[in-house]
Amino acid sequence: RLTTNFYSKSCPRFFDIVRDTISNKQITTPTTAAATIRLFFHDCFPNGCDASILISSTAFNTAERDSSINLSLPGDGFDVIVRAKTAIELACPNTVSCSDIITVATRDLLVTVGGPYYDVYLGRRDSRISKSSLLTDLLPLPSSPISKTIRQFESKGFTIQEMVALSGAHSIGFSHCKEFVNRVAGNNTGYNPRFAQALKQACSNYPKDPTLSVFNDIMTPNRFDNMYYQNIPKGLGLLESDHGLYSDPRTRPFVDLYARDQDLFFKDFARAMQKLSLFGVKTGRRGEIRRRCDAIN
Ligand code: HEM
Ligand SMILES: [Ca+2]
Repeated sequence: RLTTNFYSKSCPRFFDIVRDTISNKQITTPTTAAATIRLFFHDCFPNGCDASILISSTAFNTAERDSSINLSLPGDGFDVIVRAKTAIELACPNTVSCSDIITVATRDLLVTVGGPYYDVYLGRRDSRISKSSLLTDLLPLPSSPISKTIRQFESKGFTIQEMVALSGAHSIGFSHCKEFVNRVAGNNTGYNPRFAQALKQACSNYPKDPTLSVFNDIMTPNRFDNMYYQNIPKGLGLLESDHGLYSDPRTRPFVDLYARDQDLFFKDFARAMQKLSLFGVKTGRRGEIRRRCDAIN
């Protein structure tokens, strides 16, 4: 059973240490918040919040972080967790799991970019396995039909409304050209024509420069707000999966709802993030307190 005060005796400075670490990192590297929120999603959604995403590959094992869908996860998300872990191990050795650190760091970084606060439950333990081969088809792709993405969320107990709310994380951060550039051409793509033109322009050199990327939310790229939902009906969503939320009658009403009501979006996003943070959690002997976040003990 997870509790909000899990470390209050064993590591009383836990919350302070995470908060200090993430603020320092976010000030020097403002891409950290989006990087970490995506890292959290990619850790939790396939097989539970157990820090399996942080494990490095070895000669004998290709870990989750080296599967193709995770190669674009920015190093700054990993780095902020390693920094927090290092500071926490000095204060309270062998006590705090890496999965609890990701959970709290994600919540705190969300707040620093203007997003909602929610209580986090603690006491997760870290996985002892991380295998790229077990990830196949468990994370959504921008090119997936929306019905498939809905099925992926429903199979993990998330409603369509929760899926639309969680997609609001694309209010911040960026996407590499290869994730959308082939979709902006042609008719009936959902893109505003001038936006499509600008995207083609911005990505014109991407085969030579694969690092080229574009903000997910062109209006308020660094601020967590409901602009993502206001963009989509105007054809200003970046990924095909963002537009997809508006072309399906099951998801469209929630896009309109959140575009009108930021308070409701914040409330639903906070609740869905808390639910995601509890998904597939391991406790007791099903997990361990890793000494280093990138390796099994
Ligand atoms: C619903 C299906 C989803 C699809 C198809 C999808 C796909 C993607 C893709 C392709 C990128 C660009 C990655 C890159 O080029 O570096 C991205 C970025 C991002 N995604 Fe999603 N995503 C989905 C849902 C989510 C959810 C539920 C969250 C979190 C709750 C999330 C958080 C993020 C964030 C924060 C970024 C920006 C990362 C950065 O700036 O480093 N996404 N997503
Ligand atoms: Ca925004």
